[in-house]
Amino acid sequence: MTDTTYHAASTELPHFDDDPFGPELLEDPHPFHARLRDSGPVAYLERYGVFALGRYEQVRAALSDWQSFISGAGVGLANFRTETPWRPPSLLLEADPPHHDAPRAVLTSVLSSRALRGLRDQWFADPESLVDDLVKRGGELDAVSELAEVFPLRVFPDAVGLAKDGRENLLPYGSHAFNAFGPRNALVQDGEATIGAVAEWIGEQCARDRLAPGGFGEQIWRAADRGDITAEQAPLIVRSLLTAGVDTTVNGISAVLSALARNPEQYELMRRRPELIRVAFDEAVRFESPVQTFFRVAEQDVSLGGTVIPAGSKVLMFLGSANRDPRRWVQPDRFDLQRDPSGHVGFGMGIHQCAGQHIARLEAEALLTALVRRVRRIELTGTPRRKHNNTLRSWGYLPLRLTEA
Ligand code: HEM
Ligand SMILES: O=C(O)c1ccc(-c2ccccn2)cc1
Repeated sequence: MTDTTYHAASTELPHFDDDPFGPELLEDPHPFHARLRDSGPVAYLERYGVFALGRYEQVRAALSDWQSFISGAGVGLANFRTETPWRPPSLLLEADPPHHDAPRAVLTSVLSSRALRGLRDQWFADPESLVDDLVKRGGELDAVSELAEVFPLRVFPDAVGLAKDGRENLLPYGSHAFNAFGPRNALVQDGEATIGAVAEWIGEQCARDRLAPGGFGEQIWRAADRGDITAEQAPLIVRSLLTAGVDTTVNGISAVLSALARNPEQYELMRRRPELIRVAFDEAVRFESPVQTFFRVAEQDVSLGGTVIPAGSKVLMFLGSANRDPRRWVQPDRFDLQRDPSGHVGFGMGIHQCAGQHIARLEAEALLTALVRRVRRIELTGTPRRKHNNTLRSWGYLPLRLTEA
């Protein structure tokens, strides 16, 4: 049973000709997610010739079974077995064990919650002045350009040990990298026009002599000195931080600010019970799923949800759909700080689960702590606008008013 066309033609498998990377679904994926989930555990997307998983159970199963659902052929639509990647593959994201093991162990150690303890005081102090200034200025702001895109870029590049110049390349690079996991549509083509110089700058920053002593980047190079990884691997592992470490947290922070502004009673609850701050971020990652989708390849014929997925097939996992699956979550479309969001797949699951999740949580906790101390109410003052990306769920504009406590 290895003929993909057999399955594509087979009647029992639900087929969709929707485009999950088109403007309609990028604007509002939820109706499609519901149709996908209700069609069954596995479906087929004709437009791209890939299998699709919309339910929590199958997404979690595929993420946990790295032997059957591999990353080494790419986690975007492009299959590295037949297509040349736009950049050298990630040694973590686009690698399987055993090659994945050493780079992962190094990043897990460098980004561990213990390693981040030294950053806590500094990262908690930084947003206080930022929030103070915004509140004193009257509290009206675009929370994307004046908060979500500002705070991560004030603390994370310094923690990596990046030079001061050129940091404006980080967001465009990440946006393009996440677009590039999708089809080569207008979003990707628009990025290709300028990505060359940006990618060159990113590559240059991964050299040892560019990285400040003590930062995450130089710590990765020290792992090469110890022989935990090779000197050839070190710059690519630093590149992982620059690729995945900025746009994701920007959108995670936008997501939690948007959710709190739309649910003022949840913000008040969080102010009364600051221990809910950490729940708030994970509930926002579940609710909004800043990372919406990515792929795996079936290493061999694999049975899932009653369907046999033929070896070599690309499988598209809809994290955003799984995180709102009513089969797993009570009232999934509610942003609810009194639920336990653990088990959400917003950071993935299994051996590739987000290596930077503690960074993301610390950034969000620092910002939300500064807000609850200084701001009594957060409210929407206009119509937010989305920013479309093939993989990331982003706000382009989020008009808010912060009322001084
Ligand atoms: C809200 C913020 C974030 C979200 C939602 C997020 C989401 C994810 C997801 C879903 C994966 C799994 C990909 C897969 O299974 O193929 C992942 C992997 C990864 N993330 Fe994050 N991420 C975030 C922040 C970060 C940060 C801040 C960093 C770095 C400092 C980072 C670095 C990585 C790396 C290196 C991987 C690959 C891990 C591996 O393949 O072993 N991420 N992330
Ligand atoms: O190692 C890298 O360069 C890298 C690591 C992780 C990602 C990623 C992809 C999909 C979802 C979340 N993160 C991208 C790049």
